[in-house]
Amino acid sequence: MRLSLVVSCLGPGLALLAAALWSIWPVILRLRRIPQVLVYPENKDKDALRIGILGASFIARAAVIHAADKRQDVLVTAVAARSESKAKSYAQQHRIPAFHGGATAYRELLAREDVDAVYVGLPTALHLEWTLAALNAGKHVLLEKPAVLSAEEAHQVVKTMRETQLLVFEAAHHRYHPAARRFKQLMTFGGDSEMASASFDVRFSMLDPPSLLNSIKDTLGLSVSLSSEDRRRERIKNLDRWWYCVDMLLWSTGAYEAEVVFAKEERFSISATLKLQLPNRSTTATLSMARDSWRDPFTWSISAGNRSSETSLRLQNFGFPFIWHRLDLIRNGQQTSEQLYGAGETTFEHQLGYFREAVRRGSLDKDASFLLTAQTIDLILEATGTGQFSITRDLT
Ligand SMILES: NC(=O)C1=CN([C@@H]2O[C@H](COP(=O)(O)OP(=O)(O)OC[C@H]3O[C@@H](n4cnc5c(N)ncnc54)[C@H](OP(=O)(O)O)[C@@H]3O)[C@@H](O)[C@H]2O)C=CC1
Ligand SMILES: O=C1OC[C@@H](O)[C@H](O)[C@H]1O
Repeated sequence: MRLSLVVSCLGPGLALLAAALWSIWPVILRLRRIPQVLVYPENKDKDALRIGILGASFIARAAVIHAADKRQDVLVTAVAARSESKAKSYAQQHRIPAFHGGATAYRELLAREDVDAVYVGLPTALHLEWTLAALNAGKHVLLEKPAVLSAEEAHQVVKTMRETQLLVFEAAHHRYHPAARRFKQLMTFGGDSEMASASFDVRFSMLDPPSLLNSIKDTLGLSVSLSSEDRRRERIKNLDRWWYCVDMLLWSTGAYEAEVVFAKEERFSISATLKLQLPNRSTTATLSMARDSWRDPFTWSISAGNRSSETSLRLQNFGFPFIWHRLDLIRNGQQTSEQLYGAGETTFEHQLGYFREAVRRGSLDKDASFLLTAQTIDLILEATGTGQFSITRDLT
């Protein structure tokens, strides 16, 4: 009896294991191809951009430290953390020459002369305070996404950028990968004729256990009560997910205006429809995230389609394309696929190169696109009742 139980479990178990290996194998292969060639500090350019890091965070490793290690023209000179021991061990571990720890550490880092630019990879609620402090201390800023919590905060950042003539560069890392750039380029192929009236679909869904639990309770008719702290966290989480959808859409279509015509929240999954004003056209896009769905555990895609000319374009995994991505183009019924890994560089490595270049050029306005993104997300959050104003309304 026991043996038959083991045998009957073994088959499905092995099948599951094989399926898991099958799906992670391409990811392992790809990660192995990310080159690890380091440029030692003594070999960096004399005028390399000197970056100071606020917060000994996990994300700073990928976004700045490992990316700078591979570049000739960027150098990490200092790190600051709220605890002395953490600052010290982080600096030692990553060969960062200077560190500051304790309550005044962030301010001390901003006062350093060997820091040209600051990386703000703090929780989003602290971005405004430390970005303004960095600008006022005379530093350019590489600011983690989402740059700000609201359009109101975005306005304050833009105002201080203009006053100080310093750059704030939102870390929209996906934009700088060749796959995203190719998507944007293909959007304009054939002039305006084919993609002029395309409509868009952008999705970022990720299985989210707390949301899933709440949605199960909701389905069972059990009341789901969220404390005000839960709601605050939920709003930041939603903001984060919307940010990827909205940013990719606005950037890749070159939109300079976005009107939210409809947004609704269905239990814990959310969708929104945007009407975009583009340079030569007006189009609509549907954005969605399904955080509580087993059927759609992970999707990070943008699609553009024109039914009348049977043309469509789709980029899968635009968020972390260096791990895996796929760009499909269907034209006159014919499908072609592209994968653009280059030498395997991460989105963060590409981004750091663009940041370096933006500082060199002193380009300010072009990179303040976070204002439109923040305004658009505000509208969606407001319409779904998760924004500042706790009302649910259909904006049609
Ligand atoms: N581009 C990407 O792929 C990703 C980007 N992000 C973005 O990075 C930013 C940081 O994200 P997240 O992972 O949530 O941040 P963490 O919780 O990891 O915090 C980052 C750092 O902030 C510092 N910090 C300062 N004050 C506080 C505080 N009151 N509470 C907590 N930490 C504090 C801490 O540094 P210390 O104690 O050393 O001073 C900490 O290491 C967000 O804007 C997020 O959206 C996040 C993940 C991935
Ligand atoms: O930037 C991010 O990328 C990965 C996601 O898991 C995370 O929510 C987000 O902050």
